[in-house]
Amino acid sequence: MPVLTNIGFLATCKEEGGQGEIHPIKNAAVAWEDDTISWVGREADLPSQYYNEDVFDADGKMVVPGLVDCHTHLAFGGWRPDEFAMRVQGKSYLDIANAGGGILSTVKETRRATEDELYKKASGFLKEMAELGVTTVECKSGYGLSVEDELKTLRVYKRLAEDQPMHIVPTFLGAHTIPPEYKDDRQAYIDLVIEDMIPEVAERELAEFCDIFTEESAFNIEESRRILTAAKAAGLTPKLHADQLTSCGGAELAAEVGAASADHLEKISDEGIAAMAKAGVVGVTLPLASLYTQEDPLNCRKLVDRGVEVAVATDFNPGSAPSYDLPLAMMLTCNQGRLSPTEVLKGTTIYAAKAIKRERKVGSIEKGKSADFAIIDAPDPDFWMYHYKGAQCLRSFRKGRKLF
Ligand SMILES: N=CN[C@@H](CCC(=O)O)C(=O)O
Ligand SMILES: [Zn+2]
Repeated sequence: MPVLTNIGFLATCKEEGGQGEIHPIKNAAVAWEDDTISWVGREADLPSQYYNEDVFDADGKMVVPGLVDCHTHLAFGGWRPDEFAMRVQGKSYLDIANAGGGILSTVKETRRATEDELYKKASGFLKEMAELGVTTVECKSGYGLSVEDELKTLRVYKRLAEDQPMHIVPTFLGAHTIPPEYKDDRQAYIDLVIEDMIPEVAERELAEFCDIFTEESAFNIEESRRILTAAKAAGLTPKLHADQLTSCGGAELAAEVGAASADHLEKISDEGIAAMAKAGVVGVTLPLASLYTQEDPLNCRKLVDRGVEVAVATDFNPGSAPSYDLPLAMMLTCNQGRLSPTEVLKGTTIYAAKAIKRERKVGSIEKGKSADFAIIDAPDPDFWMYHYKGAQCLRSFRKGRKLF
């Protein structure tokens, strides 16, 4: 039975205790059988049966649960560096979208790409994410926006889940924006999402969640409510891109429909915070997106102090967040979101797992959970996020096997 010993600081990240309580154990060991954790505690208490030849040495470093990136748009065609250059010179994300760029330019490239091309590109990203300590990735569609191209993207995620050494959680995002061929008949596109896409996705079991971009410039509250209600009836759990650019009631809707999470939230209202806290909707902060769109970052402190559990993710996509560096998003959440490093760590482990309904399987180091961990070259979370640098993950395990 494999065992990881000589752990200087083990952040177990059990769920109870609130945002900042990571339940650490010093001088710890973790053992597992097959893909499941079987023992966690102080190394001095390790039962003798675990002293065998299958021993990994953490060299006195910190060990954390395999990180969970609970919001990405992993599979897409092309890139948009030209828009980045325009934004830093003063053009807004919305101006660029209104001029036909933004999401729609990636839709064009994604439709053009074959399933194999998308698969190959996305699997390259996953390899590099693994090197950062990430072991679970939520992946959205949303750059196909036709039945065929949405299914193509979701099939890529299905293949990645089967072939890649990473937990993959697929989300359908057909309501990302209105595609060009429906620009004069948005109602017809909404009907297509509800009557064709959602039933196909649900029947083929290609996604567990249905996300939507709720924004006046994308889908308004009434449209979002209709789509998410239909998705829920088909067995998909709602998620929302909410209150990113304007305060339009997205967080309140997330609470109303029982969403697993509401993400972005830079412009959330006080009523929205209260509604999410009451309904137990996880708030997902995406600091890379605020940074790259030159928007004010979300004040996560306000959410946590009012009882919302906050997760942290990259939002990796070719437009608003072209980086999958989750530790970078963590450091930004400390500096700009005003959370402490331990609060942030909880946000990329057990709370991130909650945002994708995987909290029973991943996100903490506890008996019965998937044996997913990362060895980090730091003595504790404070030092890790304070002395941010590349290559801090020394090794990672997923389902008890070396991932990186
Ligand atoms: N806000 C909507 N969707 C993405 C951006 C997608 C894109 O710009 O391509 C986001 O989460 O930021
Ligand atoms: Zn997103």
